[in-house]
Amino acid sequence: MNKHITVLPGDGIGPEVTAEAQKLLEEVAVQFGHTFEFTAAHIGGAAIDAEGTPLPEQTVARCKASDAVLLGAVGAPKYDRGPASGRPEAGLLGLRKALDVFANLRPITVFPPLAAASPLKDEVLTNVDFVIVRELTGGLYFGTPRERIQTDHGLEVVDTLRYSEQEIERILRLGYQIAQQRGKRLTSVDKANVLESSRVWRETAERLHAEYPDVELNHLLVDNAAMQIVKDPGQFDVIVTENLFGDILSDEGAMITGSIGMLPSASLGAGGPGLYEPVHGSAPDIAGKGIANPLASFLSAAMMLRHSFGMFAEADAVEQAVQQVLADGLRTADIAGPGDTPLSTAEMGEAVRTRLRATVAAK
Ligand SMILES: NC(=O)c1ccc[n+]([C@@H]2O[C@H](COP(=O)([O-])OP(=O)(O)OC[C@H]3O[C@@H](n4cnc5c(N)ncnc54)[C@H](O)[C@@H]3O)[C@@H](O)[C@H]2O)c1
Ligand SMILES: CC(C)[C@H](C(=O)O)[C@@H](O)C(=O)O
Ligand SMILES: [Mg+2]
Repeated sequence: MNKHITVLPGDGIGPEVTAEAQKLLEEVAVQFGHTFEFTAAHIGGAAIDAEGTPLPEQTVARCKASDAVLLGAVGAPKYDRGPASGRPEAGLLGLRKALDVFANLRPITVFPPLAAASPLKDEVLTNVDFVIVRELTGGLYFGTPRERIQTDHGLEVVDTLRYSEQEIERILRLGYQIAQQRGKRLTSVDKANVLESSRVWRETAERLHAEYPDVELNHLLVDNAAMQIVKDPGQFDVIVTENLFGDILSDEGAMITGSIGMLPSASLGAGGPGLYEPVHGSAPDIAGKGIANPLASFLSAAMMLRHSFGMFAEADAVEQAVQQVLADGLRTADIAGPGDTPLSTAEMGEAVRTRLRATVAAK
């Protein structure tokens, strides 16, 4: 197959991990007889520096014209001042909206060789395999008005949590459908004891349940959900939740896997190109050192192969290669134990490509 992939390296460790992910995809193409064409474009701080805006029109056009988008990360301390709309993060939010990728899938999978890197005890880690389905293009992130108001008694600030019923319904439907394909358990997370938007969320989940009677539905308040994810993560199959709650719970879920450097994501919409990115950020504290863990980016590439291209064997091969390097004891610094010699980002990339070649040759 011939596929066109737009690569948006972004900032900090973004270019470091996406360079390795692109090499891995190139290896997949060679091993499986595909042609992947890559076009790079600017986003985030890199786009501000090069083109004066965090999301150039040309970047959006390229992404829309491609089969899938691979993103690194955006953000750097030097852009922290000034209005939110001029920050690197605004580029990422704008892209998600422009591509209408309203569903962000964040699978929480524990690789057994990494159990020691998790802060949770082995007995709690048994059977942990769930996916967070995060609403990605609504809620507090996008609601208006959003402003600072100078009043007689000082500054007031406004952010707006706004959802249409249609936005709530489409993400809940997807949550049900994903649950139908997995363990048939859907946990809808909200704050219905306080927020009106959450009450409509809960009512909609209840109403739609009649259409998905084979799925067991339960509701959790988000504060309790945060606790349950640490206390007993094995209880979850599919968690569906609104934008901000999903952002926070997924970083919490990432730590169960051992490191935020292990958590991939797929952002999907109604038929346009999918956006694939590791859940982690630009990690300014380690940027430029060549030590970032590229595995979240590799696993995001696997999600691209599966969800956007329907290349199931190829996706499995990438995931198996990642499992193999971990089983062989190879670690980047973030997942290394006391006796391990950490690999660089490039060394980990090479190791995974080597395992990929071996996996394909063995078939
Ligand atoms: N998708 C994105 O582009 C995205 C996601 C989250 C944060 N950000 C942005 O990134 C910047 C930094 O945010 P932050 O520090 O809160 O979160 P972060 O995810 O960048 O880093 C948090 C911690 O995790 C470590 N870490 C992250 N990814 C790693 C990897 N692949 N390998 C090893 N260690 C890794 C970092 O070194 C740091 O100690 C901010 O500007 C933020 O807005 C962007
Ligand atoms: C960088 C930021 C805008 C982004 C978000 O909050 O969605 C990030 O934290 C994420 O999880 O993808
Ligand atoms: Mg986040």
